[in-house]
Amino acid sequence: MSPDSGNSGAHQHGERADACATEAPGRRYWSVEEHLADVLSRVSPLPAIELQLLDARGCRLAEDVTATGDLPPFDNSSMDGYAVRTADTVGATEQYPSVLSVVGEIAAGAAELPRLGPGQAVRIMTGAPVPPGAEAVAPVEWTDGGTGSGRAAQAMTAARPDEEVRVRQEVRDGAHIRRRGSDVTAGSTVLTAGTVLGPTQLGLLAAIGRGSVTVRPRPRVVVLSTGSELVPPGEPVGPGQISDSNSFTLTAAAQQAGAIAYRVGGVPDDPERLRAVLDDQLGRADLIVTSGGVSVGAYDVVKEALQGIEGGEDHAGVEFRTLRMQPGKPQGFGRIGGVPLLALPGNPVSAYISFELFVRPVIRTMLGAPDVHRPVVRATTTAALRSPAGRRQFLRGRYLAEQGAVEPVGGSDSHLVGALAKADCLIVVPESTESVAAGEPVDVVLLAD
Ligand SMILES: Nc1nc2c(c(=O)[nH]1)N[C@H]1C(S)=C(S)[C@@H](COP(=O)(O)OP(=O)(O)OC[C@H]3O[C@@H](n4cnc5c(N)ncnc54)[C@H](O)[C@@H]3O)O[C@H]1N2
Ligand code: MOO
Repeated sequence: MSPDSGNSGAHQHGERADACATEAPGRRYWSVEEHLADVLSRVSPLPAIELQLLDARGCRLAEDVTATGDLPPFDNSSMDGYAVRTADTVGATEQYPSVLSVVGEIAAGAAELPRLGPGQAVRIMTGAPVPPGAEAVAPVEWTDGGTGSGRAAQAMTAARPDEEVRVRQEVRDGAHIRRRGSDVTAGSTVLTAGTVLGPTQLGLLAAIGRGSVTVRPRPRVVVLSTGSELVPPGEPVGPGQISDSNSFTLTAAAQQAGAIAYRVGGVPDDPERLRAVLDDQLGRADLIVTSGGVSVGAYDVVKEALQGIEGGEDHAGVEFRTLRMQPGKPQGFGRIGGVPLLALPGNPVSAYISFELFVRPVIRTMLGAPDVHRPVVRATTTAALRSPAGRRQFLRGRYLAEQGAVEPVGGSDSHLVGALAKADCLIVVPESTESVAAGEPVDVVLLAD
């Protein structure tokens, strides 16, 4: 059977006429690649902006970051104990400890430091600067704890004139001292452009004294669902009504892709209302995603509201297309007020798959991410598959990594949200293939993060 034989795929299904399998003569049909390439050719990474550290979490650095100072910024103690001169502890044992006079105490944060002379020790806290003259720190466990009772203070406290400490073992040069610059040296590049900022990178930036940083911001994505039948989940569902699920799926998916997503509730099938809502939302959007209203019905509101409107200087309006894929056949793409807009079909599985294939790569591109696409692996299907001729089908599945296999979940219909929620991958059946036998290899798009 020819891959372009149109209706023949629907006959193979045998159960019902498949509107998705009919091709109108003279109409342009787009492949998945053509649509994706067109969409991606018209979006770019967002301009870099400066953000406060915590606002930059998860963003990608747009600059190489150089340390202006050393880390640690000064030699400091890694133990609570006594700063000493090594010569004073030579030969010290449990039985014959070195007896040193304690001339002061240094807590973390102390600015004024006593100078250590021969036979002297300074009580020192973890993180406190090592005083001049000291060569090492004897942890308090290596001593008798000293005869003084000075408590930690912000500055050096005067030791009692008769205060002593017994050090019970030799202390080697540099012991328990964290050297200035041993972690990060002044002038070195600590993070390079492109690094994703997680907790430890943000901590490093704070440690070197950076309060803000230049990053690619998260795109702000406005998600709208359309349909007069929609009610918000939790509210009573009247005759013919359904709970709006797409706006939740798509908002969560946008967040998962790295965006700041705003869910705008269901907009009824009224083009004027939709245009007004879009006008309102444009100011806070880097990208607009709608669901529903892109087919050929009498109330296809997105199409009605957006077809033919001016889209700003760079592109005129939104174009509605038919793709050779199932689900996800009808798609809209363009710009309004300079903001890219993807209009996804309303069927919940179609909307989600369209998001994964087209919207997620847009968000990842705006983020400047190198991994724009979901990974694709080969796996053998555990069950036979059927697909309409001339359409690339995306069936839902569970990937069995250890067996290198994939198990179909639910059927091919685009309303099956129960099965969708059990799936973690998409099984791809190419346009030229109408059936795949169990045990044969297929491409699998992995959806799990
Ligand atoms: N005569 C034809 N009819 C249809 C065709 C076609 O080629 N010829 N294509 C079908 C395909 S394929 C798709 S996909 C849908 C796309 O339709 P729309 O984008 O216009 O979507 P709606 O009609 O608004 O809704 C379709 C379906 O999905 C439900 N829906 C919509 N929004 C939500 C939401 N936010 N949450 C949950 N469910 C939603 C809606 O109630 C409908 O059942 O058109 C086919 N028809
Ligand atoms: O192509 Mo539609 O998107 O199957 O449901």
